Amino acid sequence: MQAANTWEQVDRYISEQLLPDDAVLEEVLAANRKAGLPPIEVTPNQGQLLNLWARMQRAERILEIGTLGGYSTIWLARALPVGGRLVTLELDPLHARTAQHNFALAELESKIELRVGPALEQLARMKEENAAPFDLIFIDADKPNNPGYLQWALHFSRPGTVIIGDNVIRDGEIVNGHSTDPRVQGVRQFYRMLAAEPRISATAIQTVGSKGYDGFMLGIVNG
Ligand SMILES: C[S@@+](CC[C@H](N)C(=O)[O-])C[C@H]1O[C@@H](n2cnc3c(N)ncnc32)[C@H](O)[C@@H]1O
Ligand SMILES: [Mg+2]
Repeated sequence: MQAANTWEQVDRYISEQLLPDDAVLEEVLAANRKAGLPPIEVTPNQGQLLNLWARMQRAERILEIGTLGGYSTIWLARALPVGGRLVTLELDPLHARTAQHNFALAELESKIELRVGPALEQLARMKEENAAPFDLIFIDADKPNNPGYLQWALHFSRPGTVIIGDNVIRDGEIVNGHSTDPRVQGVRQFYRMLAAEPRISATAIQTVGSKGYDGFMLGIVNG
């Protein structure tokens, strides 16, 4: 296996080659570090991948579960057309405050609705409010709750909705059925549910990079 610093260098190379310099996103990351948020955002090239997926999907309504400082949110919201909307859910008030500041910085406040509180409660509230289905749903919060988030993602889907799950490889621990890590167990249950769910066609891709060895789940709700 190549050393992790090769992964980092290659990530930097990809970003330098393919991603335009972006003072706003750099400022967002700096604001996250200044506020003391953990450095667990998607990488820049993964952020661009989320943006490309949203554009391929022509998404007009996006749901994100797990905002942190809004770094992935901004990549996704930038893919929205005029009148498009993104709802993002975050438990931690400090993360939420930082994200709201970052949305202003990115001039995206009018497109983003940030809801603060446990995501499962917010999702239940959104059901009561009769929230419309989403075109793309990005699940990236507390992994033990992934099974619940998948059920809600299905509730807020229509045929053709794209569902993406982050961090589904976890340094390869995902193959360890005896893991005592509730995040690993949550993601393993997520796989089992996907396997048993005829309404979704899904796959997962392993990734290496500056944030280590991990991966994405990508699925589509069948028509
Ligand atoms: C991995 S971070 C999100 C990273 C972000 N999507 C990005 O790539 O920039 C996970 C976030 O989920 C939040 N979180 C944890 N448990 C939660 C819950 N029960 N409801 C909502 N958010 C939660 C954490 O506070 C954290 O900010
Ligand atoms: Mg993640």
